[in-house]
Amino acid sequence: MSKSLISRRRAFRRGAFAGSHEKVVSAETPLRALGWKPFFQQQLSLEELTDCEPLRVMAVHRSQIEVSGERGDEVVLVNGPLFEDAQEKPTVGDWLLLERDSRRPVRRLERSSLFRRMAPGAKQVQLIAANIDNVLIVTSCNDDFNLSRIERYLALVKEAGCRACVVLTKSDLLSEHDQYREALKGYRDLPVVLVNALDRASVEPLRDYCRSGETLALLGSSGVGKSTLLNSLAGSELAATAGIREDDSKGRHTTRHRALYTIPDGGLLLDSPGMRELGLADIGDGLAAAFSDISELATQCRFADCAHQTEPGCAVRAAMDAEELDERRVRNWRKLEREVKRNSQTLAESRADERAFSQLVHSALKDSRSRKNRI
Ligand SMILES: Nc1nc2c(ncn2[C@@H]2O[C@H](COP(=O)(O)OP(=O)(O)OP(=O)(O)O)[C@@H](O)[C@H]2O)c(=O)[nH]1
Ligand SMILES: [Zn+2]
Repeated sequence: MSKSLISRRRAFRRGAFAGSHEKVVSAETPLRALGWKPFFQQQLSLEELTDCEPLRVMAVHRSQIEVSGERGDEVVLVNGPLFEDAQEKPTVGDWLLLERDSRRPVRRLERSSLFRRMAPGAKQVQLIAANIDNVLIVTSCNDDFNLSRIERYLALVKEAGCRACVVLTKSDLLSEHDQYREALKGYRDLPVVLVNALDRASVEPLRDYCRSGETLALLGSSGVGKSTLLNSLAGSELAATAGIREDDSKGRHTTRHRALYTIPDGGLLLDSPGMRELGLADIGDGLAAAFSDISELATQCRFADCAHQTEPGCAVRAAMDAEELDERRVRNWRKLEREVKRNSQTLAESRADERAFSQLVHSALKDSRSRKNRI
C-alpha cells in the first residue's frame, strides 16, 4: 500500500482545532479556517441559517464520518437517505448541514470541486474528495519529469475544478533549469515554481496555496518530494494520530484512508491513497480544458470525426506540420481521449445495467403486490 503524506510518528489531530488552536481562533473564525467560503454560505436558506450548522467532512470510515465545525470535532453515523446514492453521498471535504439540536445530517451542500476516479478493477466511479481549492502537481527536475504525466494530472485537476500549480522539486541538484521551464512554457495560465523542497525559504512562493482556509491536495509520483515539500511548508513534520478504530467482520482495525489534516498556521491538506492511482473517469470536459489549444484547432478540421492523421483539411495536422503544435502533445491527447472514451462507455453500460436491474426488481415487486391483492 502506498505511503501516506502524513507521518504517524507524532500525535496530530484532525479538525479546526488541531495544531495551533489559539492562532486559528484569533486569526479568523473556525469555520473560515476549515474552508468555509461565500460559495457555501450562499446556499443556505434563512431557515437553515437559524436551524442548522455547517460541518466539514474530515474523514470517511465505513460506518461513521468525522466532521468538524464551529464547536469542534464530532462523529456522524453513516445511515439514512443522505448516504444511499454512491455518487451523492458525502465524501472527504464535503460540507454537511446538521440540525443544531438533534445533530442529524440534513443535507450536503453543493460542491465547489470534486475529484473522482475510475475505481481500480471496478466499473464504477469512486469519489475521492470534494471542495479542494488548490492542487500542486509535483514532479522533480530529473528522470521523473514527464510532460505526458503532467498533462494527465492537469486534465484531472481541470475536471475537478481546482486551481493548479506545477512544482518542480530538486532544483538544487542541477545548475541549469531552462529545459524544464522551456518545456512548460506553452501551458496557458499554469504557474510553475522551482523549489528545493528541503529548504523552507525556497518553498515560500507556494504559501498562498496552503494558507488558512484553503484546501490543498498534492499529485505526483513516489519519491518526487511531496512529503518533504509539505514538511517545509508546515515548518515541522506533519504527523497524524491513527484514525478511528472500527469493528467489522475482520475484527477491529485502524483506517486512515481519505482524510483532511490541518497544516499548522495554514490550511487543510487532503491525504488520500486514492490520489495516487487516478484512473480517468468520464472527464471529457477536463481533458478538453487541459488541451484547449488542440480542442479549438480540432473544431476547424474539415470532418467532424477527424482522427487527425491523414484526413484532408485537418487543422491539427497542419499545425503539427508547421511545427506550431508538438507531436508528442497531440499523441498524448489522443491517448487520453481513448482512455476517457473507453471508461465513459464502461460507466454508461454499468449504469444501464443498474437501471435494468432496478426496473426488474421494481416490476417483480409490483407483480407480487398485485397477486396478493387478487388473493
Ligand atoms: N536534494 C533534494 N532532495 C529532495 C528534494 N525533495 C525531496 N528530496 C528527497 O527525495 C526523497 C523522496 O522525498 P519524499 O518527500 O519522501 O517523496 P514523496 O513524493 O513524498 O514520496 P512518496 O511518499 O513515496 O509518494 C527524500 O530522500 C527527500 O529528502 C529536493 O527538492 N532536493
Ligand atoms: Zn483533424
